[in-house]
Amino acid sequence: MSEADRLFASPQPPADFTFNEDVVRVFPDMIKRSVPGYPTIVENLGVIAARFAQPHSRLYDLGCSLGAVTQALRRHVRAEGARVVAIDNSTAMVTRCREYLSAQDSMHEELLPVEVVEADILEVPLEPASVIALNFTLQFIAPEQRLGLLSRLRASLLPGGALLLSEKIRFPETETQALLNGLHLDFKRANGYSELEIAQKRTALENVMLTDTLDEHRARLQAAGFTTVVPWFQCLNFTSLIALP
Ligand SMILES: C[S@@+](CC[C@H](N)C(=O)[O-])C[C@H]1O[C@@H](n2cnc3c(N)ncnc32)[C@H](O)[C@@H]1O
Ligand SMILES: O=C(O)C(=O)C[C@]1(C(=O)O)C=C[C@@H](O)C=C1
Repeated sequence: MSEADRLFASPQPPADFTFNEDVVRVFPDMIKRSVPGYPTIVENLGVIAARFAQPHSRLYDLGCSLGAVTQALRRHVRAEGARVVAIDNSTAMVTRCREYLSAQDSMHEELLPVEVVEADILEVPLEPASVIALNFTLQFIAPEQRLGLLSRLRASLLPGGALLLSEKIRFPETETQALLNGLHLDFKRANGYSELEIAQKRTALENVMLTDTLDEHRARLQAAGFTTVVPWFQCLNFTSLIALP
């Protein structure tokens, strides 16, 4: 079972956030208390994917962490011969993800088969896929690599497939940005995080999690060859998009 997130509760020297074993131990609690709407997004990615999943195709969960999206795909998608490929480059995440998924395997029958791969999504070769999920992963990719990655994802999507992209976003208008950022901090406070925890996590994320505006996402997705971008969810400064080839 996952522990409560107290990672940033005591004063510590500044260091960049990484998805290491300490984070893995508390990750389900951390992400639920940090990302407004996370449980709704994850469950509905399964529901949305069911509409795009094609028989005998792959469904990718890129930056899968502990496999929350993979589990939702397996709860909702019933496409004959389809399989899920979950990829992450954190050894600690991949190890725990495999444990969670084998527990799910032992409780349910007839789930889509899943393969968990430890790899860098910027380098791993991608096979044709009907669904590709990037749930809060693109924001951790260096900005100059994002268009190249999305172009590769577009090239590997089958006709009729979909990219499901969730991200923290920022807003071009100063007042809107201040309001929604403030409300996000209120969300964290309401979930029991102290001012010290909030401040230290923010410093840790500063260099590694760089957010874009919705317009920047749209423009980049178009440049990567997606024709249609449909925002289906927003809670405060967190959004989820369906991008179609
Ligand atoms: C915020 S978490 C994703 C949460 C997860 N998708 C979920 O819904 O619970 C970001 C994940 O992306 C992974 N990641 C970041 N850069 C990556 C890369 N270049 N290749 C593979 N995984 C990457 C991290 O290790 C981390 O597990
Ligand atoms: O924006 C923040 O303050 C966050 O904590 C966000 C966020 C994310 O969106 O991935 C950052 C790191 C953790 O993985 C959990 C949540």
